[in-house]
Amino acid sequence: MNTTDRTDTPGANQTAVDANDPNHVLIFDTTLRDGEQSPGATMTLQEKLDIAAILDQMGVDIIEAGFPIASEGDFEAVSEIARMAERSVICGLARAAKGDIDRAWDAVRHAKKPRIHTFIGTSPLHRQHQLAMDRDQVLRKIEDTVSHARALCDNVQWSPMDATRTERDYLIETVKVAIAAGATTINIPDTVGYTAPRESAQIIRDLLENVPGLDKCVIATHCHNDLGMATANSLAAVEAGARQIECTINGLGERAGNTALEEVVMALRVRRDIMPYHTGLDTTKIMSASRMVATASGFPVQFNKAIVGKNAFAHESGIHQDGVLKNAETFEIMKPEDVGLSASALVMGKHSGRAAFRAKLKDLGIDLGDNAFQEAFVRFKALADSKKDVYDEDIVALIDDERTSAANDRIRIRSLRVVCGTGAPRSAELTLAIDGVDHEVTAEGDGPVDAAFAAVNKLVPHEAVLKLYQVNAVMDGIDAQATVSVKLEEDGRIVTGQAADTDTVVASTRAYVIALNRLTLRRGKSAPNATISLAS
Ligand SMILES: CC(=O)SCCNC(=O)CCNC(=O)[C@H](O)C(C)(C)COP(=O)(O)OP(=O)(O)OC[C@H]1O[C@@H](n2cnc3c(N)ncnc32)[C@H](O)[C@@H]1OP(=O)(O)O
Ligand SMILES: CC(C)C(=O)C(=O)O
Ligand SMILES: [Mg+2]
Repeated sequence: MNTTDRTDTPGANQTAVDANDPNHVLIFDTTLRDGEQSPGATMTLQEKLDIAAILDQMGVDIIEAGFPIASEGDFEAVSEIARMAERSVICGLARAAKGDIDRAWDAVRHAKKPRIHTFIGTSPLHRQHQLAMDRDQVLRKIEDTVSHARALCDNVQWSPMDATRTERDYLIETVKVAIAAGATTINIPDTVGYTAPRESAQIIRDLLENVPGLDKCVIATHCHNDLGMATANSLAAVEAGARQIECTINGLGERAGNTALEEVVMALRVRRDIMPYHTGLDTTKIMSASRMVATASGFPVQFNKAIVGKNAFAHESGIHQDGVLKNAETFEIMKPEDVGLSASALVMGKHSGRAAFRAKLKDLGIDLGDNAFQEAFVRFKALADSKKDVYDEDIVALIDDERTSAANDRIRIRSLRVVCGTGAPRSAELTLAIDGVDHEVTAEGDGPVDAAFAAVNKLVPHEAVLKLYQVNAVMDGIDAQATVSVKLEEDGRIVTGQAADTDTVVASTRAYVIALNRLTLRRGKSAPNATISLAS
């Protein structure tokens, strides 16, 4: 094929790998182009501008801002981002069509550092079924369109779509043509997430061995995650000589997504010992970018997602919490601060131990003596067994409740069962220990709380008036703890009781009994030997 050799004129403003720093890996973010291609992930212009701004500040080398021929909106977004970007190269995608390329150039030309990215399918499936072209026709198209792009812009990226399913000898031929036509970056896409790490590396090695001049271009790797290997495949390509990783925040992208930026960047940072490559990214902006993309795209990040998932730096098991409190490195391979989180989270739950519970109380400013601590821990475990998440507010309620129940209460609840629902009667079976002796009773009421209070009143008759009965959920959700407050008045004297439990009726009855104990205490002060009957 007759092509003009342009390998001697690399793009003047190309973000190229520094010859003095051969281990520098460029980060090409395509959240706004390939990421937005996820069904349902369409973003507004303002959201795109915000995301581009944080990528630019983070030090992303190249931002693929959109596909300008796709729509007026895409064209506008790419143009605006091009005008706004301070540091990053701004790239627009174009098919192997002069109209697409002209449109992409019109959008990116405003950038300090513009790039045109043009692509065409090269695999047999794509040639035959998508393009209806033979091998030679595709080669001619590559030559024609890459040279057209290069005449407009001195920074041109070319991609053989579905490269990993393209015959290797033909892939080599296409790359030779693209370089001769002026491409400055050669991207090798694993369009359908089909390759595996060893093959991903071998493709790059085969190209480097067989394409003269490729070593003067940047070689990029663009992986999809259909088999969950996008990160591994990208890193394998880097080990074989690729120096640009194409990725998206949160791995957003078509089907199972693209390589996740946060994964490759942190993998290179954490395992520098075995992968001596680096990026220029400010990783402390990763969490902000992740949250921004999740909100804009409407794709929440899965809890256990590497690096940016809610649980990525959270520990619930007692043994892990104990280790992390002694030295975070026991169970953490990177610092939460490195990705922009303030600290790792000790998630309190049924797997937590005393070390974490003590640390949590300290955090909450709660100081308990040894016995009170042991008792609180037992109650915390019981609560955690009945509740999925134990929040700080639950623990505060639990401690307050403990503090308000005096150790020498004369009335204690031994057991309570209520029957409620549609149809009457609502009844309660209650056993109270009064001065150490168990008493059992059954009572009915308008509802389960009324029945439980009536049962208490049968065993502990009194004339105090219930002035307040209030229920609050400590946190949202059907497993939220209820905090119940009751206020009783007798002869102008007010006593209160407060209790928390995941069962509202239990919390109510305990709060009521606490208030009655306080009433007993008051009366005891004036008549120390008074019997438990509170009836005046
Ligand atoms: C792997 C990737 O991520 S590739 C990027 C995929 N992203 C997108 O497609 C999002 C934006 N796309 C769009 O808005 C539209 O598809 C447009 C504007 C690009 C094209 O729209 P239409 O002209 O209506 O074409 P349509 O989408 O129906 O079909 C795609 C056409 O592009 C052709 N085509 C596909 N890839 C290429 C390519 N790299 N170079 C040249 N032509 C191509 C197809 O053969 C087909 O042509 P045909 O209509 O002659 O058969
Ligand atoms: C446009 C190309 C690079 C692409 O996104 C792919 O092949 O996955
Ligand atoms: Mg892609």
